[in-house]
Amino acid sequence: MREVFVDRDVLSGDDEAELAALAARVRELAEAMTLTKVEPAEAASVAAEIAALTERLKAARRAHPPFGTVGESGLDRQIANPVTGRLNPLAPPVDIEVSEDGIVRAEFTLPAVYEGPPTFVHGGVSAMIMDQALGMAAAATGTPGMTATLETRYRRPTPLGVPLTVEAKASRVEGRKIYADGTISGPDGRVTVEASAMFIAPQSAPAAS
Ligand SMILES: CCCCCCCCCCCC(=O)SCCNC(=O)CCNC(=O)[C@H](O)C(C)(C)COP(=O)(O)OP(=O)(O)OC[C@H]1O[C@@H](n2cnc3c(N)ncnc32)[C@H](O)[C@@H]1OP(=O)(O)O
Repeated sequence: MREVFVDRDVLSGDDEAELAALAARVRELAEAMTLTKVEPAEAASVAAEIAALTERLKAARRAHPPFGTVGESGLDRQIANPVTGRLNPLAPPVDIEVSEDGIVRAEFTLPAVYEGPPTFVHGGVSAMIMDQALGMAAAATGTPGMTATLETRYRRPTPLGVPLTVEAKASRVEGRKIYADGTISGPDGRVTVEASAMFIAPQSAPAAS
């Protein structure tokens, strides 16, 4: 476990900002690609240009995704995380805040690349966002852990393209086990997804930096 958290480049604020801007453009590219109606020849031409751009990025390659500098919460270092990572084009990203009382909350909107049933969010995407929010709620107790169980209850479809809210809070800590519950709700406040998870703190705690 420990080695997961070491030997990472830690980016300066300026480097992180430039790469976050690049990731935002790639995110826009993915959305445009998913919805494009261009002719096959144009698609092939664009694919060749993108392949060339990919080679430019691969010219300087890290062994692992980098971390950001530690913020006030101490939980926002994984800037390439697939849920919250501004440097990860696959992340929406969801900008999660942790309050002093341990409540984790974010407002976010999911575009068409996350579609499962037509016009609705894929259930696996909802589970991924819940896993992250619940994990951060667990970590806010002071004992971060690995997800051991994650139960999702899909109460109604989660709509794409409208503001959603995720909330989570740890309910109890029993030794190495941390339990947390949370929800995703739509703009009308109605809960679409409920989730409960149990995290297990590793035998040797993750390094702090
Ligand atoms: C720093 C910034 C962070 C910032 C916060 C970041 C939030 C990130 C959120 C995302 C987190 C993830 O997705 S993590 C990725 C997904 N999860 C994983 O890949 C986990 C894979 N599994 C494992 O690595 C392992 O199985 C662990 C660590 C979960 C547990 O292994 P272990 O540590 O050896 O556990 P072990 O001693 O055998 O058991 C301890 C107790 O837990 C129970 N137990 C063990 N596993 C399970 C299980 N899956 N389900 C139920 N119960 C279990 C045992 O029965 C025992 O109960 P008793 O006899 O004591 O009663």
